[in-house]
Amino acid sequence: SLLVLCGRSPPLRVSLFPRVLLGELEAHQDAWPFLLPVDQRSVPGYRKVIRRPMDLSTIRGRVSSNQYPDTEAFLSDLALVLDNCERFNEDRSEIGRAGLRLRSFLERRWAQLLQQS
Ligand SMILES: CO[C@H](O)CCc1ccc(O)cc1
Repeated sequence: SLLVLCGRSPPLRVSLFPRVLLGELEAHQDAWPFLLPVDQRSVPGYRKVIRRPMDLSTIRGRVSSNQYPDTEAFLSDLALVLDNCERFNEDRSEIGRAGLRLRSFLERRWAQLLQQS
């Protein structure tokens, strides 16, 4: 139908932006607290306080198996990682500061990628 003809999937390079961004986040020096799921048995209170745990390896698995229906769902999981961090950690703690720096990088880098679209 005409609607199908009007529907536009993003150009290939734009659809690769999440993979580009995720790769850079995984390699970032401030990513170390977020690379793997928090071990909830070894962190008192985590399971009770953080209702929706998320981490970069889980996001990588979802990207690799095309589980994100759109870019917004991908960005929402990234935001969840950093929102959980701010909720559980003092801003001035090692992990709290790493989370704030990684969020700053993420926001600046994503804006840069969008300028290339
Ligand atoms: C992304 O890291 C989580 O916020 C857990 C932070 C944490 C883990 C163990 C501790 O002793 C303190 C904080």
